[in-house]
Amino acid sequence: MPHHRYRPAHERVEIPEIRRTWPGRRIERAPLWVPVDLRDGNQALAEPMDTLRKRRMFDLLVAMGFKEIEVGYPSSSRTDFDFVRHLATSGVVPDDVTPVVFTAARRDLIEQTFASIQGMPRAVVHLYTATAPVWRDVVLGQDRAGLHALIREAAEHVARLADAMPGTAVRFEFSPEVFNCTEPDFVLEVCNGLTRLWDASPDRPVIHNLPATVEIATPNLYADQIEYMHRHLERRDAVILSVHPHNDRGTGVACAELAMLAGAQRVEGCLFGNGERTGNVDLVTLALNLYAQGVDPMVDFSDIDVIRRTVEECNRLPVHVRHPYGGDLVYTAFSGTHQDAISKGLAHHERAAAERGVPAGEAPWSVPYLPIDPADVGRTYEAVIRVNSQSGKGGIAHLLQVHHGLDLPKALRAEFSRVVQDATDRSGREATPRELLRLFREAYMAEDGPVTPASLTAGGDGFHCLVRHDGRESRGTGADPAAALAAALTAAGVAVEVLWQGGHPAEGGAVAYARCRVGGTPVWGAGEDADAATAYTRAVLAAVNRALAGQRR
Ligand SMILES: CC(=O)SCCNC(=O)CCNC(=O)[C@H](O)C(C)(C)COP(=O)(O)OP(=O)(O)OC[C@H]1O[C@@H](n2cnc3c(N)ncnc32)[C@H](O)[C@@H]1OP(=O)(O)O
Ligand SMILES: CC(C)C(=O)C(=O)O
Repeated sequence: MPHHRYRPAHERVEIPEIRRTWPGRRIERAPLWVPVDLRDGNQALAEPMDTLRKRRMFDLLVAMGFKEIEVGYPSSSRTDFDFVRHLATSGVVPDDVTPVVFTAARRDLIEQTFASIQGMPRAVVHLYTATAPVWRDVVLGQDRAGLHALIREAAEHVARLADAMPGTAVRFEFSPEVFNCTEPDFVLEVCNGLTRLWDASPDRPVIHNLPATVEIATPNLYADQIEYMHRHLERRDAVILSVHPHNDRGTGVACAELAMLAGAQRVEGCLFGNGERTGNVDLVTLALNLYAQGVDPMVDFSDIDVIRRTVEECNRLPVHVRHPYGGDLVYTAFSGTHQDAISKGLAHHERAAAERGVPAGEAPWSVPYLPIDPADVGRTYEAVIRVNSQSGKGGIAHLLQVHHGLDLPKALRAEFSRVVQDATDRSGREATPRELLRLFREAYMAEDGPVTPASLTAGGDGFHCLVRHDGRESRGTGADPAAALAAALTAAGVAVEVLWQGGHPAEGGAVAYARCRVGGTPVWGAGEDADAATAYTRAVLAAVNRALAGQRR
């Protein structure tokens, strides 16, 4: 491939020289998250949202607790304009939520933008212009001075229209689009110019939003660029430093996180990373990454599946099953050692919570392979462990226990996992808990066989058992049911030694397991019955029948 056609980032943009401090910092609080699903996300859809879908998305964002929401590009389409009017006139915007409206630096578009927010109590007007050399030269046909003048003129017009709308508390945002590919001194010159022009103050700060419109570099370079701006922006306490990473290199989340370390206070992105090309940075991942570090994300993800379904319906795009925190499979393990660790971890978590005397949902979380407790985002533990040919005894035993109340003895787990392995290898598919139970019953609880059926009665001198073997009836007596059965089998000419037996109560009765030596071969059997004693005899009988059937084969 002709890799020589592409240039490294440091040849495409000047990276500011700084003594960086961001690598030593930690993120200790959530930034202001600003979802741009209704604008940047929407403009990337094959079928942009209609009013109904926009309203659903808006309501979701409000319900999740976002306080600043970019609601559209009102001059781009009738739908966008009408939706902003709908917000302005319907009273659906809560008092603590500020809508953001987006506009290019063109007089007519700016005017239409202001027309859309008439009557809103508050709004942010977000002005943008691309500032990087390639865009200046190829797209806009402007040199630095020309472009600066164009931006300034647009910003003055924005300020004038805001002054003429006293009923609306307008704040200003500026985005030097493709900031990450723009000379640092030029961005600084433009941004500082606007800070002065808009007369930013701590009680009416301006937002400078510095996008990685198209990612071209490793996230550390973006962090350097952000730290440089953080240190050099004028009236720093009157400026909100915002970032807007895209995901062209698959490092949008890393860019945003390093940018926060470097001084970013506000992050624009989309739920589940919708947006142009590879998407905007994913706010779900960012916020829950903080959550997983013990930091309040300031957004509610307690029912992530409802959020995901709403986003899928509004965008008409699916969320990948592996998507961090929200994908269908992200709390699921198929592989044996992972399942074993999770199963042990969950049991340990329950015990630790009980020892502390707190509910499991309040106890510190440290379950292997699960970065957060699925229950915190509304997921159940049911789908955490799923079985296929990659699975092992721990996971299989876990599913039988959780779904069917079967607590298999340790030694039987290993043997049964080979049965399951055989079946899943042959089918190439997953085995559901119901299928596992069927496999277990078929393998260890076979009712049919050379010995049929056993009757068991208790008398003054112990237990009495009757078996039929090859058409002959034989009886035995013993101190316990299994001993009585063994005696009956011996009488029938079948030598049985019960090596181990155990069991537990189960729904509607009891389940018993027996390890028997039959004709020299150790073999497992299991039985279930409303009556525990009968369950034990059934387990022995099943073991015997398995052994005899095997010998006959
Ligand atoms: C990185 C981002 O996400 S930026 C946002 C991108 N979003 C969108 O484009 C979605 C909505 N856009 C639209 O509906 C339309 O593009 C409109 C209404 C804004 C403009 O439509 P049109 O007037 O038909 O222009 P068109 O779409 O072809 O855009 C190109 C023009 O915009 C100019 N332009 C691009 N960015 C800007 C800017 N920030 N300020 C002013 N003009 C700009 C280009 O130079 C070009 O002008 P030219 O025709 O004189 O060469
Ligand atoms: C103009 C900004 C905010 C943007 O959408 C981008 O750069 O991607």
